[in-house]
Amino acid sequence: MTEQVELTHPSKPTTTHSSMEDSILSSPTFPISLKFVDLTYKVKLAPPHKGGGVFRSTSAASTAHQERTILKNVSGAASPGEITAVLGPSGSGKSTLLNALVGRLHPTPHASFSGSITANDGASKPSALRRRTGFVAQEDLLYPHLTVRESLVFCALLRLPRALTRDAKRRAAEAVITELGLGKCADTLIGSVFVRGVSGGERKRVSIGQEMLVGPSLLVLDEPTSGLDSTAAHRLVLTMHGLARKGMTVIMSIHQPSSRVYQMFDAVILLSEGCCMYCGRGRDAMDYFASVGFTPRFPVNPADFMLDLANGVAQVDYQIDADKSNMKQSLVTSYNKLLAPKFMACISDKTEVEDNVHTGRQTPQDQQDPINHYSIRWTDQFAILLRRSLKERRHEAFNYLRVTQVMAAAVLAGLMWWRNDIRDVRDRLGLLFFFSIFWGVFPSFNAVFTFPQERAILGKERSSSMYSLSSYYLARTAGDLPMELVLPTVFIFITYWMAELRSELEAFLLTLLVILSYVMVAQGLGLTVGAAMMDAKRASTLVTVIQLAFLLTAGFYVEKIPPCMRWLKYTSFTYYCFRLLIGIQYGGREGRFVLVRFNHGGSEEGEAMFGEVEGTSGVIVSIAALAVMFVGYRLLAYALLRRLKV
Ligand SMILES: Nc1ncnc2c1ncn2[C@@H]1O[C@H](COP(=O)(O)OP(=O)(O)OP(=O)(O)O)[C@@H](O)[C@H]1O
Repeated sequence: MTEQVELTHPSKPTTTHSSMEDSILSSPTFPISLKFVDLTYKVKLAPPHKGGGVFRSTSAASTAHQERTILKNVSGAASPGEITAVLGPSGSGKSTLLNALVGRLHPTPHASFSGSITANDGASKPSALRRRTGFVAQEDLLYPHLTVRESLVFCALLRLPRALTRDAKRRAAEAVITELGLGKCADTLIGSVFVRGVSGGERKRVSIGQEMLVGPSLLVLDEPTSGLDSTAAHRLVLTMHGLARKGMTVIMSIHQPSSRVYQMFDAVILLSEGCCMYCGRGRDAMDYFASVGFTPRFPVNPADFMLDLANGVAQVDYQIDADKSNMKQSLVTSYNKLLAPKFMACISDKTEVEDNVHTGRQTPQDQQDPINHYSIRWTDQFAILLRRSLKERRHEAFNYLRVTQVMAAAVLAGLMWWRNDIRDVRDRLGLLFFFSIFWGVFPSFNAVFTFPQERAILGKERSSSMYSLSSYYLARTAGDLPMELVLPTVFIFITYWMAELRSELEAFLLTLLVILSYVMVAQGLGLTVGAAMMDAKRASTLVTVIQLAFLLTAGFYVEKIPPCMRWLKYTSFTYYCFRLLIGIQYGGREGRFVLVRFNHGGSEEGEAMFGEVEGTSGVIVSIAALAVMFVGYRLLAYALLRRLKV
């Protein structure tokens, strides 16, 4: 799809924004020179299945050891004011290298990571680097129901320093919209597979804009041009080129740059199966490959030529004076013998020169703005995240399908239990139990998807130190409440009066209160299971099993529960809710009389249950149990989220 955009040339100063926003989009105050030496990343592979391995290893040796080397002694450097491009075929380790550079690669029991990464010759702490690094991942992680403008404004409100006013932050977002040529689609939804939204290129620019907002010193982009046509790709790299020329250090991986895009790369790193084949100035690459015996007979796009070499493909129009049978190995050996030592010597020399320019010492602004702190106060984080959550979920909250589902259930139940007589105890208990089933299952199922769906975005935003987990958690769960509470209120209102349950206002309000509290407890269960599994499918399966156990032990279906299973009912919030609802209907004099008659000759279990309901202590126990579960589930969900590495 052709990108219909008008990009202002990035290096051309915009006249519309104030000096504050201008400074956000102009030269970084803290230039970063990055060096990385001998980065090696190895992963242990799961043993292959009998009858055919799942993983194919790149070498026989690594198969034997069930270990795969993804990066092998990769070294390089990236300087302010330049674009460093990481080239290589698919699977050559580009994304892994970029993840390593932004500190997202950690040693684990299944993976080892070694080598050194230093910023400004070691003068900048990793934490300082993190705050000044913008990382645009290959996959765009954005909220689909927010517009382009909302996505950037919320990001600005959360990420820009508290010293800026809200208006200044909004203007900064507008400046980014202008800079990235997003004006025409500023009020269009981001969209997703299920929601129509902006184009892939526009979405990518929103992701880049979110990073540009904070004026990072180091901007790392993983395949920013994938899925774009060559014109759009060229425009995007041109924008990056402009940012680099303002003093930013830009590193990007790219699959297949056109020759005019290649011209904009100051430095190039070529990877093949995790090994470096070239590292140096972009314009010197062809001369280097000629010097080691690889020359094209006709002028070609240097990037195409290098990708052919990295793939080990010798085209007929290439003149090859080296060992053709093992091109890749020969190129890696040449790099290690010729280029790597020169490059290592060069980066240490360059550092001494550069250090005179960028000392790497912390600036006064740095010291005022400690890196580990969030940009804004907790209360502001909460308020902004709550607003964002409500906006993001507005479509879902009043999704007509959901509303129809609830209304249909309410009317159907109202008709089924139309003008139910208080003396039809079995029927009335059936209706109360139906309330408990419906309002137990519905919210817990909706809540199960919350955290698994947001895990990736949460990870991205938290790793950019945008907000604390507690503010996100409270805002996210509070954002669900309107939908979670409005629908049951309407439901109860319809069904209660159609079924003619106890007509005192107090009884109605108490029923509503019990159901709303119960909904929040059930929502807590869904959140907890979702946070524990972080996988929507597995979490919804587990919630089904738990809900089934809770419903079966709530006392409606089975009265004589075997003693060994009886404990289960005390863990069931459905049991407590059901008891409270019965208490409201049959708690008064008349109700007790009806119940006693109903239970005359009834089972021991049934007597015991209704006996408990009638007493004040039973009510208190039920309320206390629901309160404990409400707090307990939410604390547990929070603790489970904390254990995630974000
Ligand atoms: N944790 C892991 N376990 C097993 N294999 C891995 C792991 N991480 C990466 N790989 C493998 O390492 C190789 C390099 O992956 P990487 O994503 O860095 O490649 P890439 O060059 O970015 O590819 P593309 O251009 O297709 O995105 C791939 O073959 C990938 O499957």
